[in-house]
Amino acid sequence: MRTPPPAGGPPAVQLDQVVKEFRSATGSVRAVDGIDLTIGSGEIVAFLGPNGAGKTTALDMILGLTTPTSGTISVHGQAPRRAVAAGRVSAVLQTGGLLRDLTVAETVTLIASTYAEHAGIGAVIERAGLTELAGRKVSKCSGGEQQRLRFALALLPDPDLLILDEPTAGMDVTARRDFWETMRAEAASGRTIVFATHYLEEADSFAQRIVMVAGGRIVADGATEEIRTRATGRRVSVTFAPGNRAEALSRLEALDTVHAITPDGDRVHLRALDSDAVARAVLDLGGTDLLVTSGSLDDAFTTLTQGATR
Ligand SMILES: Nc1ncnc2c1ncn2[C@@H]1O[C@H](COP(=O)(O)OP(=O)(O)OP(=O)(O)O)[C@@H](O)[C@H]1O
Repeated sequence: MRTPPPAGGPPAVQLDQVVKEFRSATGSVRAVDGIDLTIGSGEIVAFLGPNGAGKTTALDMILGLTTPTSGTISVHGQAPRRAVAAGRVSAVLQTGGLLRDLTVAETVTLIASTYAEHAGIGAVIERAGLTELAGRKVSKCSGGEQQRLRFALALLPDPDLLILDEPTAGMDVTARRDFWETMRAEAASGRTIVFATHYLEEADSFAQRIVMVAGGRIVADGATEEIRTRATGRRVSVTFAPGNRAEALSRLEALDTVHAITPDGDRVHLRALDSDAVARAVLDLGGTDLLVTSGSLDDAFTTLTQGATR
């Protein structure tokens, strides 16, 4: 079992007022537009956002692949490039970096030789679920298997922080599930994991925290459940007997916290920010079979990213 960084040390990732502008002949693009973010050691954080939101640019800056136009970034208290050089952070990026004629084991051995110290080659291959494919040429590996190989390479320096940019792009459902199983084990050993994804369900089932990005800005940041609730409110469903239904509906309409009422046969569905207040009101009004749920992450995503265009 690896030793996680000591508690009370600097955060795994810290961004202060980070801006990244790309200039081209046709003008300039603010890919990242003033991001403040702190990620603690051992957190599993999803960067979720539509195409062009600025996710890759932000991750590239955390990895020291590009520098901010303004603002500062530190990784475990160090400048990103120093943290990468010290093996404290590594990445699984979307593309590139593999030589097609080498086998899986040869690739891991070659990259291991570039580190002064590295994790065991066999152990890394096993953790990435590649033991049976160790002798296979990279050119014969599927897209998902190549992603696993990139993941094995990322584990070589035994990093405290793993950055994954859409790591399961191109994988089928089974490969994706297997990949996240492996990542769960890595997270359980105390690594911080930050990943970018378009898949809401991936963020939902794997991340403890979602940082929703749109138009280069953070539009929401919190526990998955909290974001869902903040963006969509709670859904309250209740049954009213026909005799008191009309009266109940008009009383509920008068409540400030209720922002939508949809009658549906015997049931009434309400959307509200303060579901406790609504629950008390509907029970006072003789409602039965009360059900309180939060909206879907899909709804939250749409609500939060709408209008946040560059
Ligand atoms: N090197 C570059 N030169 C010019 N513009 C760039 C460059 N890299 C990114 N951009 C622009 O910056 C914005 C953010 O891009 P980025 O790749 O960070 O978004 P993303 O959220 O990762 O998107 P996707 O989900 O499609 O990968 C986009 O408008 C993109 O066109």
